[in-house]
Amino acid sequence: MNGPALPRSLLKPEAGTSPPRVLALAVEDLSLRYGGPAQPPAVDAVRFELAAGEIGVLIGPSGCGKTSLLRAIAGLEPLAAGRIVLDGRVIAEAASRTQLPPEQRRIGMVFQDYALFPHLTVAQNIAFGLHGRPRASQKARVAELLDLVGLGHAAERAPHELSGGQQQRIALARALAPQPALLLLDEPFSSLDVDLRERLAQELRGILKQTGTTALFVTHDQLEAFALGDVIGVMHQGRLAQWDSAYRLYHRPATRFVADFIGHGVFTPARSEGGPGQWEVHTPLGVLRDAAIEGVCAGDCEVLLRADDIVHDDASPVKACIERKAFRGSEFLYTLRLASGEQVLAHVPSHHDHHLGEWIGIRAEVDHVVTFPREA
Ligand SMILES: Nc1ncnc2c1ncn2[C@@H]1O[C@H](COP(=O)(O)OP(=O)(O)OP(=O)(O)O)[C@@H](O)[C@H]1O
Repeated sequence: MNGPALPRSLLKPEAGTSPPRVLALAVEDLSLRYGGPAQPPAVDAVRFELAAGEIGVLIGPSGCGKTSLLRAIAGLEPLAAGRIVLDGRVIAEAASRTQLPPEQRRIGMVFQDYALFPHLTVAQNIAFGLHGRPRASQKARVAELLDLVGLGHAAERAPHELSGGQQQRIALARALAPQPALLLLDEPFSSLDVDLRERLAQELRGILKQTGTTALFVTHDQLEAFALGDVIGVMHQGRLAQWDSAYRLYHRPATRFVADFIGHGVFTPARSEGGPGQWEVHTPLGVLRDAAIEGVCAGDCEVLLRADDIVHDDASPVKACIERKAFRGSEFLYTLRLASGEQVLAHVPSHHDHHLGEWIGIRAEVDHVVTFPREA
């Protein structure tokens, strides 16, 4: 299922005093195939939009089509169907065989391997996309970008004299120098260690917001996606399963795949009764209610129970046996088995250090009730 389409030329202003959000990128029913028509498409009827200055992130399991989609937007792969519009200009359209070459799209790219020119200095690398500008203007822009990425002192150094994180900052500065209409980033931090990745993701968001850059970022790391994205697309087998905020992906997943891919949780047999505004979902942990429940699955169904929906409570009449436990610093992730046989997960503060096989009291505290059809 694709995410909701936003209005064509002008996106709705957010509540409050923020200015109107102008549409920058529209990807319309884009499909891409590597083999003949008998082959399944690598990207299948994907549709989403990005407002100017917005950061979109694509996540999904290996082989779901993230890189292929990015390459199609960059102009490195032809479209089998659909259209791409950037700043009001059609840059690719299957029906009319329009395919603007990459260098005419005003799109910057940052890849996993920094792809810096080894024989050029840092400053020359950043100036690479500024050919044709007067020298003084080039120099000023390079200095501005070096400052932006915090590497003003490294202008005359060779790329190999810099650390991985510093090289990736230079690659970012080089891509931003010509002020692209859109910046595409394909797993730019995946070869760096975890601590550095987290820091760079925060830095990157700051830089993109400071420069008002519209960006689309590919990662398989959920935390990186949540830290960076204004809006996140979950891809599955070439399709965009949901295009939404991190909050809604977690609390209102549109499909079972998204529910399973984002966060920890289980699907438990349940039964929905009632009607609009008064649904009651009967579960082995009691009755769940949520006035804002969306797309409820009436009758026999399965309900999503996240690990943070289950609260350890000694006073609760519902007991569960601890089958597994994983220490996560401030909390344990307990895998629990109810007497009725269902398995649930629970995040429990780590000072509640119970033994495997022990029965503990639990209750469900579910703010967002999400149901799916019961699987055979
Ligand atoms: N050049 C190619 N020729 C043929 N098939 C390809 C080519 N590139 C990718 N594919 C196939 O297209 C599908 C999508 O691949 P893609 O690289 O876009 O996925 P991805 O989500 O970026 O994966 P990963 O996270 O592993 O990089 C996969 O089935 C892949 O095998």
